[in-house]
Amino acid sequence: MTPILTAFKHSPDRGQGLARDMRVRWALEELGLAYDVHLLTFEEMKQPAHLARHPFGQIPTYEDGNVVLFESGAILLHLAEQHPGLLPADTGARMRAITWMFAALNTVEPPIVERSMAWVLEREQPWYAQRLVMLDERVRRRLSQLSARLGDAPWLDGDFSAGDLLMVSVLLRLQSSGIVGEYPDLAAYVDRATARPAYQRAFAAQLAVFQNL
Ligand SMILES: N[C@@H](CCC(=O)N[C@@H](CSCc1ccc([N+](=O)[O-])cc1)C(=O)NCC(=O)O)C(=O)O
Repeated sequence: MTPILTAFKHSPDRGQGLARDMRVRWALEELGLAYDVHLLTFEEMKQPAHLARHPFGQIPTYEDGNVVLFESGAILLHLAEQHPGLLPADTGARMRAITWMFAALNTVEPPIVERSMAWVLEREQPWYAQRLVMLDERVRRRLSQLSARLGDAPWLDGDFSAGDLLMVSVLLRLQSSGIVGEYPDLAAYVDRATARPAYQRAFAAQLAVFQNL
């Protein structure tokens, strides 16, 4: 039975890779796994059928036989545990890669999402410009710390892992801000990851959804 990934039928970015099904598509492509996509409208995401998959009525979800998962990080961990290629076999290295998955989602992503949502929801407010200064400072603090750790290494800890996949997915949310470009080693890191054939295939597959509709 082919696994099923849920994704947006209509996405604000029209398939530019920001919706979080992208990171699951990328992982599936890195692992060479086939998958089907079930596209949902915003309305369908809030219906009982989908709420049974995802208590918060969001995408992505991942169904494979009797496994029905939500949370992109959990889906990636499941895939990486089930198939070799995104987590090292060595116990210590494996836990360090999983640590970077958590760091991407719990430490680096929050200020980036807060900055992104402020633009969507607050940019008309009189105090937005002042708030943006603080939001940018929080993002730059995390990126400078990440940059200091990465240095000129190709990946965060040894070979490319699910930790890098999630970290780059998080950094891509900053694409339109230009902030990643202020850290040349992070910009090179993102370019290195998005040059991977698996990323290119995943991006093309998500974009195709919005070219055919
Ligand atoms: N923590 C969850 C978060 C899932 C999530 O945020 N899903 C979003 C889509 S990805 C977030 C997203 C959507 C669109 C863009 N974009 O730029 O177009 C960027 C990011 C969603 O379903 N939103 C609808 C809702 O909450 O009702 C995970 O990692 O899976």
